[in-house]
Amino acid sequence: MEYQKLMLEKQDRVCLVKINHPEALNALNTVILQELDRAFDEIAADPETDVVILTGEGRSFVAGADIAEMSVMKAEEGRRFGELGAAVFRKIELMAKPVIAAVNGFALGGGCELAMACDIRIASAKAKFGQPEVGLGITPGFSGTQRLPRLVGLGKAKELIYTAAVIHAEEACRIGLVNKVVEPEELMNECMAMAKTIAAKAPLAVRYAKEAINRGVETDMDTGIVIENGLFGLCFATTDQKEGMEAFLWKRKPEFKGN
Ligand SMILES: C/C=C/C(=O)SCCNC(=O)CCNC(=O)[C@H](O)C(C)(C)COP(=O)(O)OP(=O)(O)OC[C@H]1O[C@@H](n2cnc3c(N)ncnc32)[C@H](O)[C@@H]1OP(=O)(O)O
Repeated sequence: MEYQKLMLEKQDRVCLVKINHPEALNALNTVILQELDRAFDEIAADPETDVVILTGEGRSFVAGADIAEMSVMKAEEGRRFGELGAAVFRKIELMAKPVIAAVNGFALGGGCELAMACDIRIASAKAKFGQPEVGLGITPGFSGTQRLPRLVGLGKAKELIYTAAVIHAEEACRIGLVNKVVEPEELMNECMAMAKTIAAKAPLAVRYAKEAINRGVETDMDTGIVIENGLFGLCFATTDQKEGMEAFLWKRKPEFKGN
C-alpha cells in the first residue's frame, strides 16, 4: 500500500514502520494517524510479519500531536481528534503481533503516548520523554492519562503530567517507562535483535501471551487466570506446541510454522 508519511520495510518476519515527517519532528496530524491506522491493519493481516518495530525519521520519535492543527480546533473537533488518536493507539496495543517502539529522539505528548501503546520501548540515550500538554492548555489526549499510571504508578504519572516535565531516557528507564537505553548508533540493531529473537519463537504462543497479559491487566486476578487458562489450552491445538516440545525432547532446534 502507498503511504505519504510512513515508510514500511520488511526483513526476516519483522516489519519496520517509520513515521516520516521530520520537518515537524514527526508531529502527528490527522493524515499520519489515518495512515498508522491503515498500516497496522495491513501488518496485522500480513502472513509474512510476526513482529513490528515503530520509529521516527530524523532526530525525533514523535514530538506530539500537531499543535498547528489542534490550535484552531473547537471542542467537538478536539474530542474527535482525541478519539482518532486513542483508537489508533488502542489498535496498536491490541494487535496480536508484538510492537517494539524504537525511541530515537523526542517522545513528547502524543509521542510518549504512542510509545506507551507499544509492547516494549527501547530508547536511544538521546531520547526525551514527557507529557507537556498542560503547558499548552490541554490534558494528554491519546490515552496518556490511562497508560502512564499503569506503567510508572499513580504518583509519578501525576507528577509528570501536572508539571509537564521532560525527562531523559535514563530517568524514563529508572521509572519503568522504557525497557532499555542504548547508544543512539546501536538503537536499530538492538531493536532488530530483540524483534528477531521474538520472531524465532512460536508466533501463536507469543500472540496468546500478549493477549493474556493485555486482557489480564485490565481485569481482576481470578478472571485473568481464567483468560490465561483458555489461551494456554489453545496452544495445545497448535502444531508449534508439538514441534517445540518434540524438539526439546530430541535435543534439536524447533522449526516453528506459525500454526
Ligand atoms: C493529544 C496529544 C497532544 C499533544 O501531543 S500536545 C503536543 C505535545 N508536544 C509538545 O508540546 C512538544 C512541542 N515541540 C517542542 O517543544 C519542540 O519542537 C522540541 C522541544 C521538541 C524541539 O525543539 P527544537 O529542537 O528547538 O525544534 P523546533 O524548531 O521547535 O521544531 C522543529 C519544527 O518542528 C515543529 N514541531 C515540533 N513539535 C511540533 C508539534 N508537536 N506540532 C507541530 N509542529 C511541531 C516546530 O514548529 C518546527 O517547525 P518550523 O521549523 O516550521 O518552525
